[in-house]
Amino acid sequence: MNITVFCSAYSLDERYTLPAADFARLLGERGDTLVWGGSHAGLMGLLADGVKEAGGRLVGISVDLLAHKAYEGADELVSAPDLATRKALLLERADAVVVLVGGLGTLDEVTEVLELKKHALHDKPVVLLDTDGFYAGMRTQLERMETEGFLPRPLADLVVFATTPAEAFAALDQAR
Ligand SMILES: CC(C)=CCNc1ncnc2c1ncn2[C@@H]1O[C@H](COP(=O)(O)O)[C@@H](O)[C@H]1O
Repeated sequence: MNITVFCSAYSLDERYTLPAADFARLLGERGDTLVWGGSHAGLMGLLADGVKEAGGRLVGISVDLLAHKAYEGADELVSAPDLATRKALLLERADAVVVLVGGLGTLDEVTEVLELKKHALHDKPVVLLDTDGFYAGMRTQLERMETEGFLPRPLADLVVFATTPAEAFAALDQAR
């Protein structure tokens, strides 16, 4: 299974890196392929290292302006000419999308994937791995959108929240 993962490009506290490393190990052990932003920076690099170490495949979708941050040792590395093309490729190459903790880049990516799903332009499972309650605020916001009529379909059809890596994979397997 090709799993596109969005996550922070920064080095973070252990309460985020340990579950991310756990997620990477499980992904690799399952024999899945990690599709990601192709960077060696921060959590993105840690994730790629963990997947590789556990025997998974790596497909990096980088972007020309960040070529100097590209991960060495991916099985496949593509460089998109711009960020919009990169986002399209990250989704195109996915059987499913998992979102780990991240900043504005991650938020931009997940929002686009959910907006496209809202319009039925794809129907790929999207799982938000809510490590240490990081996405509690986003969940509250999305639930308010659902309750007050801002969404055309149930929130649960758009995104599933998981609290542990094992739960995230269980959600993906159930959605297949
Ligand atoms: C200086 C530095 C840390 C460089 C980061 N270099 C990067 N290389 C590849 N993809 C990236 C990079 N920064 C952001 N992204 C994209 O945006 C997301 C991370 O942004 P953020 O840290 O959440 O906001 C990732 O999922 C990735 O697809």
